[in-house]
This record gives sequence, C-alpha cells and structure tokens, in this order.
Amino acid sequence: MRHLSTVPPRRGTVIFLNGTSSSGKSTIAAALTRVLDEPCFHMAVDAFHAMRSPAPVPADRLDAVLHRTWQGFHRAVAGMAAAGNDVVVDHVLSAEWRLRDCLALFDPRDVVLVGVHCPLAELERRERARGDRPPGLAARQLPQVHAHGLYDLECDTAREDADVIAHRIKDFLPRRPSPTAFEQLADPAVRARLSRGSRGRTPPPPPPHGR
Ligand SMILES: Nc1ncnc2c1ncn2[C@@H]1O[C@H](COP(=O)(O)OP(=O)(O)OP(=O)(O)O)[C@@H](O)[C@H]1O
Repeated sequence: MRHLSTVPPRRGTVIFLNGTSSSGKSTIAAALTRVLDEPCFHMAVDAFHAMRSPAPVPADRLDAVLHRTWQGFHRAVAGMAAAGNDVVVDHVLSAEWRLRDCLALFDPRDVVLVGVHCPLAELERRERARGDRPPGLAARQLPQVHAHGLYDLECDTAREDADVIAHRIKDFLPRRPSPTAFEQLADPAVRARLSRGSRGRTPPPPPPHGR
C-alpha cells in the first residue's frame, strides 16, 4: 500500500434507507454492500449506540445523550460522504428534526432517498419473531417515518426480496433524478406542502415480484 498525501476529489453517494424498525433496512443494506461495485460503508445508528461506554446513563440525562448520538451519527455520515466515500445509511426518520438535520448536513444532490415500507401486520410479526425490539415500536414510528411524503425510490419488503431491492437500487443509481428528493425537501415550503398533503408517494409502489 502506498501512503498518498492527496486523492482526486470525489463526491460520495448517500443511499439513505428510511423505514420503521423491522422494515428490513439492515437486510437491504447488507445486500447492497454485496452487490454495489464501488466500495461502500453501511452506517447504522445502532453501531454508534454500541460504541457508547457501558456505564448506565442516568434517566434525567438519557434523552440528551441519545439526541447527541443521533446528531453525531448524521455528522459522521456527512463526513464520510464529504471525503468521497459511498455510504448506505440505515435510519428511522421517526422525529421531524432528524430529517431537517440531515437536510442541513448532506449534499442533497448526492442523496438517494429510499422509502422502505412494510405493512403493519408483517412488521408486528417480525417484531415478535426477532424478540429484540420492544413490542409496538414499529407501530409507534409508522405515523412519522414517511410523513415527509417524498422519495427517489420506494420498496415494500413484504413483497420484494432484499436482494431484488438491492439490485433495483443499484440499477437506479446511474439514472438518478434531478432534482433529487433531498433537493426538493431542502425547501421548507415543499416540506410544508407535502406534510399537509396526501402523504403522496413518488413514484408509485413497485409491482409485486420476488416474494
Ligand atoms: N424482505 C424480508 N422478508 C422477510 N423478513 C425480512 C425481510 N427483511 C427483513 N426481514 C426480517 O425482519 C427482521 C428485521 O429486519 P432488519 O433488521 O433488516 O430490519 P431493520 O429495519 O433494520 O430493523 P431495526 O431498525 O429495528 O434494526 C429480521 O428478522 C429480518 O430477517
């Protein structure tokens, strides 16, 4: 290995998988890391929570500690992309500030926002089967997670296999739209209109194939 002092500038792509807990984000992210041609990094907030020192956090400080972890996660993703790395982000936009924070930090031209959908009954079935998430977590997140109402690409993990979805995302990368969903959502007026509106999803959900 040579130690370089500089490398050519490069803009990292951020594939942003957003969905409730148990919707299948990590499974798709793992499939993406196998199928994408360029090196990429799967960044999930759980990995950042796991880095925290093990001492219990006092209850009155927990909210602030968690908030700073999420903020740090967003900045770490932005930093990796700014250095030219492609990133697969596995995130739950279950609070409005998280989207605003990401919009302020990421280059919106480089973000591919993917809505990871799954029907509630299937989310609850997966939650029971895995047993490592509090019951009802996905149901509580569902009303907010997709409330911004705009994506570059969407999938339904109850109807499509994660590998099929990963290949669909890969095929989409060279024909990304302009403006991207993130470029549009960066405008507060667009966000206000979409959140008042029908929670419309663009484009429409994919036809069933795979499983
Ligand atoms: N397409 C799928 N079909 C059936 N089961 C799936 C599918 N995708 C994921 N699962 C299962 O659902 C569970 C949750 O998947 P996964 O960990 O990918 O979800 P997640 O959205 O990353 O959840 P969390 O945010 O809670 O970490 C796992 O047990 C996984 O095997």
